[in-house]
Amino acid sequence: MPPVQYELIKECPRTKARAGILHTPHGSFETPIFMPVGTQATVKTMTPEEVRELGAGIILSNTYHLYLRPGSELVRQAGGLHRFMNWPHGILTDSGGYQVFSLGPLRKITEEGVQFKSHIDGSTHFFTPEKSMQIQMDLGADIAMAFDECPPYPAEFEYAKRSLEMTTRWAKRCQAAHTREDQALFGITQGGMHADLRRESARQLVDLDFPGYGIGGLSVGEPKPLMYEMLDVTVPELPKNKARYLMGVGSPDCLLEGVARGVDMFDCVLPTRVARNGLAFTTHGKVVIRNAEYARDFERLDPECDCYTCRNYSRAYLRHLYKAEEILVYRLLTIHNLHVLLNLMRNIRQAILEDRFVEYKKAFLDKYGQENH
Ligand SMILES: CO[C@@H]1O[C@H](CNc2nc3cc4c(=O)[nH]c(N)nc4cc3[nH]2)[C@@H](O)[C@H]1O
Repeated sequence: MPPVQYELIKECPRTKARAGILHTPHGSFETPIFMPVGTQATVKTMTPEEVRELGAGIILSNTYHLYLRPGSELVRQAGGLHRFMNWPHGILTDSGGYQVFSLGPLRKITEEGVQFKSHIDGSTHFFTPEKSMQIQMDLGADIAMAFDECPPYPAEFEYAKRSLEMTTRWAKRCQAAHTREDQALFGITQGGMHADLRRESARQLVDLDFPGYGIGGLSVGEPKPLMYEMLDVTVPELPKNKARYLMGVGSPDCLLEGVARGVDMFDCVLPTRVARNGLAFTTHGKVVIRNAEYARDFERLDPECDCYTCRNYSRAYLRHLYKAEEILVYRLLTIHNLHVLLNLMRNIRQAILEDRFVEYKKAFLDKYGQENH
């Protein structure tokens, strides 16, 4: 019995949206699902109980970061990530592929793997598909991601083609090295912004028969319509009975557009990261709480939100905390932003089940306005 299985519950008759259940060793979770990011084994400023209370089922942590600090061997000795961070629900670890390409300066890529310098102390390290698998098996998440190359944006056709072919060879090496029975290994499709390469990458990975598929190489600075176009050509190549995970996405409008194209799983640092920069997602668009216009605004952050923050505090108070650099504001905005995205996914799923997803999406976006970040 594979450790992670996707169960399709309902398909939308007019779009590719679908509702399902992702069964994992640490619980079964309704999809579409938004996964809060906890890069260094914590969803920043939140206790695990608060994250769970907001409705999160699966959270992310990161191979690159935890390998560098505190070390994956230490986490294994602590009993694995679930125990180490006191989170008994779903965990997914990214493979380090993206981080090494985006965070680690002075990297060198070869067929064998990637040499990079730590962003913490500048020490030199070498990641291979096998090493990424060993680290993720030590960390013990329910879902591990294949070690891939995420090409920079934009990437020439030739570069993207060579890159996806190496990513497929690395995916095979990951499968050979991944021996942990209670952990699923998802492949990651690439192909840059080239439709034919996107189809090719998906087909090559489907031939390797993974239990689920990440859609990589997106949300890397490309215009949103281009990201949606790449989803339009990738998703139809992926099996209906497997989960599709759009990596690094996203803001409310991207979540709706991704669901409409058949995506089941999402993760993004935005809700937690922008909270620390004083930005809140609201039903009427973004509120940048530090702006002077909110100094004497005694209304709640979002008139249509019932989260703890919106029930108890005014915009004026949140702005005061932000200007005073009071730590509480980071927590209050994180609670709100996570609630907005987790609540949005619950509403989306209900709309799919009731055959009104198209109407729900239009109504939400009309009120929210199109994002430009
Ligand atoms: C919209 O937020 C901004 O954009 C980033 C998220 N975008 C993103 N694209 C990704 C692609 C990959 C990939 O191809 N492979 C692997 N293994 N992991 C990935 C992780 C990814 N995350 C945030 O860091 C933030 O800066």
